[in-house]
Amino acid sequence: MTPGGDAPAGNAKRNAILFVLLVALTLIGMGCWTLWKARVLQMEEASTATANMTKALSQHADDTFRAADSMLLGVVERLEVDGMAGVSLPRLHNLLKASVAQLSSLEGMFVFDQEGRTMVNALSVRPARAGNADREYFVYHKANLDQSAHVGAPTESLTTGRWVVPISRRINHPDGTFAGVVLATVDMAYFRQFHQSFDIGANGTILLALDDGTVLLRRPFKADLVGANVGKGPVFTQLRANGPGTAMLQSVVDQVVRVYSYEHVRHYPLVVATAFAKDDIFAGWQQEALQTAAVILALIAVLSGCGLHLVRQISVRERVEAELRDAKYTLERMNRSLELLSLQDSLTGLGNRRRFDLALQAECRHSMRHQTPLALVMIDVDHFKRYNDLYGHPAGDECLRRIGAAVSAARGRASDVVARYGGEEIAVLLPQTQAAGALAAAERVREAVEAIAIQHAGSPVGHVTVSIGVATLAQGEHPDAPALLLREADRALYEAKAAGRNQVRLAAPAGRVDEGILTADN
Ligand SMILES: Nc1nc2c(ncn2[C@@H]2O[C@H](COP(=O)(O)OP(=O)(O)OP(=O)(O)O)[C@@H](O)[C@H]2O)c(=O)[nH]1
Repeated sequence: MTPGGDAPAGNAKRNAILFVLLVALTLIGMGCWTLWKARVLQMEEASTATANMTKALSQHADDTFRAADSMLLGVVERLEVDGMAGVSLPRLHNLLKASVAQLSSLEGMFVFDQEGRTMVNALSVRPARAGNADREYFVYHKANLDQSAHVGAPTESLTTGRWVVPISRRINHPDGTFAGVVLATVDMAYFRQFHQSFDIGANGTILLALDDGTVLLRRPFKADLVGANVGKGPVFTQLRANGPGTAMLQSVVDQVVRVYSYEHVRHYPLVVATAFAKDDIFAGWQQEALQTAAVILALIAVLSGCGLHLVRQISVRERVEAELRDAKYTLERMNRSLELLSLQDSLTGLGNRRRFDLALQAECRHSMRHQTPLALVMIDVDHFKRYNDLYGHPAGDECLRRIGAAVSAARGRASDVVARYGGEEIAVLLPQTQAAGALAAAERVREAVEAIAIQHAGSPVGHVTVSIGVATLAQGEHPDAPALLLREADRALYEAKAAGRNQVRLAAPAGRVDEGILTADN
């Protein structure tokens, strides 16, 4: 694992995925919202259209029955004023005939006396039966003093065989007793034709019924539905509970769900309901929804493709960056190793001459800039030529290795630099160290070498010893401090050799005239 995180690349990938998801969700959200708005609008339009249609049909039914009723009123008024006996039947017949001819909605008009016998018949055909005393409207008027119009259940006309709805009024004698009934039959074909002119879609419906739910006419027309009662259906339930209105309901007749508008006809006990089927209303919307969904899916597919491409690009970039980081790390490690190798002595493992030179330059600069002490200890193996001659060069190498280890172990501070200066010479650079400290360190080194007691038959003392020269840098500026320090340490080392070896000598601080001497014995 290489240093340096993968976090930025990982974040970029996650952000790209999040971005694609966000845009996709936004597209879906906008699509749903648009479709929902379109659906609500469609529903509102259908509700408005069905409500308007219901109003128009209700007004039409009201006008139609009102026209028939006004004819009835005229006849009643004439019969009640002139009296049933005094009226001219031919004139009345002509009047009724003219009325039926004038109103295309009327099938016929009739006057019945108090026994139910036909007094006047506006139709040219004779009625199939003579008496009408058992008919519902006759029974109703005979029993009720109420002089308002009465609308009855639809019947198949006995005279014409057509579906008609009877509207009738009671005729009174001057004393208020029952004198008979005047009847107009409204032709349902007239309504059927009118209803046919409205566009209600493939599955819409139009209903004209009595207040109690008795069907007068329904589109689509079904003969067996005429006269049936749908009063327990949802339209009448809603109408009874909440009055006129618009609602989505399921038909009791054909189970189709529709948007119904329903209301009472203003002056007569009739109800009009019109409806558009839900499937018809939303057919266009469903088409639009499918198209919108297809477009959104296509957009999401394109977006996902782009997102995938982006994520792949990020992955590639991430991999390349990781490889580059690996390569950089490996390179840096190799450089560090090379640097270490280039500064290390291969025989002893101590710093090499280059390491020493670099450290000497740096420490001299630091010492002069900060006016801090600096000491150099130069160590040279005594009679080493003889050692090589006596034990061989490989043994000499091993001896140098052991001495290097001993010097390194005797080092007082981590900041002290121990390096093989060359041949059998080892140098120790002691930053921040005065002469006394340097002398003590040098003495520790000398004792450490003696302590490992490498046998040396060519030495006067019988084992390997070292001579050490110590020099310190005087305070102040020195144009060539490293050379000066080296020269002084060498001089002190030469003096240690000259004085009999296995001892430490201190040169006067480099750059000063006086110097001190320290031997192994003091
Ligand atoms: N085995 C071995 N010998 C080395 C190495 N470097 C230097 N020498 C030998 O160390 C010896 C140093 O000899 P000299 O300079 O005459 O000094 P010395 O014999 O130690 O005598 P004094 O320094 O006067 O005590 C030489 O024979 C070098 O060949 C090394 O890396 N390995």
